[in-house]
Amino acid sequence: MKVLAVQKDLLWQIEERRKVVSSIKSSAVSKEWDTSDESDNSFSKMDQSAPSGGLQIKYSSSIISDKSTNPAEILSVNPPISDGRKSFYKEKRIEISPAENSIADALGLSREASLGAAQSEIFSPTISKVYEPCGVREEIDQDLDKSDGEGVGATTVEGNESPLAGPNVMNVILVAAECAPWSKTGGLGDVAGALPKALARRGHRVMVVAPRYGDYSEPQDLGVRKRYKVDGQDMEVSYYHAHIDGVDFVFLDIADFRHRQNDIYGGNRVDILKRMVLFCKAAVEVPWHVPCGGICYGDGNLVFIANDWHTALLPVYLKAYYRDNGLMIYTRCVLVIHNIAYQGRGPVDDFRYVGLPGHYLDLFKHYDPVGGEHFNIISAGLKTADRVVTVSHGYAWELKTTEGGWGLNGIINENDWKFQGIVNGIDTRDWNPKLDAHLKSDGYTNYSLDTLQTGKLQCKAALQRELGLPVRGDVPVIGFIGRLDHQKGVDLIAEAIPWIASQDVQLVMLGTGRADLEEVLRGFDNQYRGKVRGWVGFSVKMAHRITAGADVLLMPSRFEPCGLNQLYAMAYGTVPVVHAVGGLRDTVHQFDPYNETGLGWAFERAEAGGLIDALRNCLNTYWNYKSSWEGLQKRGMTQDLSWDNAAKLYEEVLVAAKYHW
Ligand SMILES: Nc1ncnc2c1ncn2[C@@H]1O[C@H](COP(=O)(O)OP(=O)(O)O[C@H]2O[C@H](CO)[C@@H](O)[C@H](O)[C@H]2O)[C@@H](O)[C@H]1O
Repeated sequence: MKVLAVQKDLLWQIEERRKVVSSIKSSAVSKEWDTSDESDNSFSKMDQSAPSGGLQIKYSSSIISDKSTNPAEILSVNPPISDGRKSFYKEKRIEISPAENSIADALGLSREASLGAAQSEIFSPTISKVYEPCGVREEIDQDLDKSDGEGVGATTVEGNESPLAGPNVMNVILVAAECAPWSKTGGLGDVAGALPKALARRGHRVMVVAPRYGDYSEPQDLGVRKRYKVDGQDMEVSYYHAHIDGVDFVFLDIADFRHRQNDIYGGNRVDILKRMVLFCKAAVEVPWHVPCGGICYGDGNLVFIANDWHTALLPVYLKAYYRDNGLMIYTRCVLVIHNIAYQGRGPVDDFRYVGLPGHYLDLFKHYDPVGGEHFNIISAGLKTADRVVTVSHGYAWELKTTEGGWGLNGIINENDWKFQGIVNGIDTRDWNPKLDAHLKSDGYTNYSLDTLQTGKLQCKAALQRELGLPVRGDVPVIGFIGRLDHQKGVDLIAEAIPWIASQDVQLVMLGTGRADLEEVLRGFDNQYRGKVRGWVGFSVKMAHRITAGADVLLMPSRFEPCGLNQLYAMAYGTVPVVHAVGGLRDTVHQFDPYNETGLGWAFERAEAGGLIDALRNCLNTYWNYKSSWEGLQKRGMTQDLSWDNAAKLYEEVLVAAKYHW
């Protein structure tokens, strides 16, 4: 009953939000920030005043003309103000803090009406807690004329009248250290580029926040500047924005991230930790500071999606800086684990870099037999996130075991109530043999199920030519694409290579990573010339071309949270041979020759023998059972692998997080 009542109330709030926005758009409301106290905005001042009680945060802001009719000016929300807020208000002026916005949003009131509520008991008891603010000082030189209005209310406000998400439409901000096509080292980049679009298609207002590593062509400087303190140093952040495929892509431009395109996770442990601290501090405030299409997201009806340890500080900051102080109380954070092997570990002393009071240390302190007592960011993220998702059911199960949990199985089991697996989808526009931009030149061709046999043969010939392999249609081409590390099982291929090379096959491997494994690839290239091609490098174009031109994709991963390459392969009629683990077990169902079912071959143990057996059966089918082979290809290609299914499941998680108190 209580849940129904809350849901009804929220439906009403959404309707009210629509009304508020449209009434604001049609009438100019005068708002002005009092900037008389700008000199008080330095971080040191705030620090000094904090112990006296109250959230001692004062921000300067641009003065907005009374005559303004620009919705960006009117709705641009601002950071929290102090508990002495009354002195900020002047007659006929309306100042709105994010907390007050939340209250307005939640109560379905106009911003003006919310002020009363904000100052009443809803707000006061919590704001009296003291906390060091995250934001330091803001210098807005915002050229509001730059706002082009694109995306304004495209989904939640007044765009699609009947979004797929129905009454559950939300503001969603996915935060990730990489986002394809702008930045990508692996599958996380693909997910950050594609899941948000699928959520937007369901009617949510969706933003992606990622670092700006290079000079990207589409995103424009919004003119917003903020400063955040990390390890005692003031760091400036500026914000670039592009609205693409219904999603607001916001890139944070920060000196330490620039030109790291090819070295996203590079530098020493402390360097990368400090970069991620800054990124998360800034990201959590993006909904207040960054007007997308003229309107900030605000913090009501908002869910963040954080990804992996790099952004696992986001739910921690949301709690420590805001929710524990009665701010952003309607904002939620879902943490997605793409790979638990990377945790953000360090000595306990690393805690000093995250800028939190001592009583939050326990969130980070973790003990496991390998590291002893240490500082662990993902552990803090797991504890503070409202919901935790991982990228397949198989991996969700594995994470709860001693073998698969990498020391965090205890915490995951304790938080089982908020934990679940959702299998990744694929971007069916980027990874579609019919549309693939990388198959339009150099002899490659686009193809579909109808033209599979001729199209794939042509791509295979083009691939063989491009890689200097004998051009032969009858020889099966086996592909491997991936980061070269222990996870991906390159050592198993190395063990099996004498057998592989003894067969009438060609093997094409593309990857970068561990220097010793790069050497292994180069070694294959030299030793099995004309048969094996080991390409050391990161090439999206080559990855697409191998996926199209190969007959078989090999993924002997020792562990694989989901795996995208096997999904791409199946969409291209390329048959996967995988180690049955994590997401590979979920997505590659074993071929059954008696019933002509299944999608590929999955071997049970991460051993060269298992790999060879699976590959032997696969090649036998390729050579001797053409119609079975075509059946495998067809079943792979006709699956619905799109993000749409996964997005619906994510939406359920977001809704569960939203209603959880
Ligand atoms: N040398 C190279 N050149 C060009 N492209 C290359 C490349 N090496 C890898 N890629 C590309 O990077 C992506 C790799 O994605 P995966 O999901 O297979 O692995 P990853 O381990 O990075 O991701 C983690 O996150 C994802 C997303 O959740 C999970 O699927 C996965 O199991 C988990 O380990 C693919 O798009 C692939 O084509």
